[in-house]
Amino acid sequence: MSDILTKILAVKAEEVAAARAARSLAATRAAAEEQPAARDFVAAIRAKIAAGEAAVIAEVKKASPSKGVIRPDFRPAEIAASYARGGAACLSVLTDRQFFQGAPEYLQQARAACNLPVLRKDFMIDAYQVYEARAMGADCILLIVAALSPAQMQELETIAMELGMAVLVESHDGDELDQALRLQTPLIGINNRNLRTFETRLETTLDLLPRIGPDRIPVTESGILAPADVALMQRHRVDTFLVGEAFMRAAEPGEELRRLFAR
Ligand SMILES: O=C(O)c1ccccc1NCC(=O)[C@H](O)[C@H](O)COP(=O)(O)O
Repeated sequence: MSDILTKILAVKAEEVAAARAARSLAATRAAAEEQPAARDFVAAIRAKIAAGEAAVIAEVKKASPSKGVIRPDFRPAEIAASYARGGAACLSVLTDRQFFQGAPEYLQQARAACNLPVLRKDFMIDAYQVYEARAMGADCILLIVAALSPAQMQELETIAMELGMAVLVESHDGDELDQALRLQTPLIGINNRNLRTFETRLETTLDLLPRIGPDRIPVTESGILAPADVALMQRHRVDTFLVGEAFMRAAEPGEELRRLFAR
């Protein structure tokens, strides 16, 4: 039986084909190029780090394959405003419908409710989705090394940069990290969750960290649930965090952000 990442990528290929049939690449590209300028995702992270604070990419996520429904009462605009009050640097909004119960509209609602730059959290496999991301207002895209060839990653990063978007490249082991570091983006994500088995180990970040040079920004992703997890990362000079579940289970996600990252 195939693993969840393989299943997700198969569905993405079907979705892209359907989306292209509904709106051409040329029309989607035009819509992307007509958007007002993207918000500066990297600058928002650097500003937090320069101020001596954790840079938190706060996720807006209703459900996930590993946890099922996490937040039944899901209101993206209210969550985004709460995150902004709580001191988030940026947002990450799931737009995948089938596996995460996300939607492009959720990204638009969240972005309209605050001034924070927003990552489109989805599984990018095709240039079409990069134009689509900018057309829906995204300021950053995610590139998952396990989902892409080196040539595809280069192509999608180039398009994102041409559209003024940032790129978060995500790896899970040393081989993937080597590929991630071939991109230009400073944002080097290390996912503590194995997307094929769901096993989550914070040691993944600590193991790969020494290979990331000072010109890049390591982003620890997944499984940050308690102040002790934050302290562990900060002792190893990891300043940038992508956090979803811990916030989504709290009544007031921004207050939980403040609690988790209180010094
Ligand atoms: O979370 C999952 O179950 C999952 C399954 C397959 C692919 C991706 C998946 N999650 C995406 C993420 O990486 C997380 O949403 C993100 O890093 C936040 O993690 P957490 O703080 O543990 O919610």
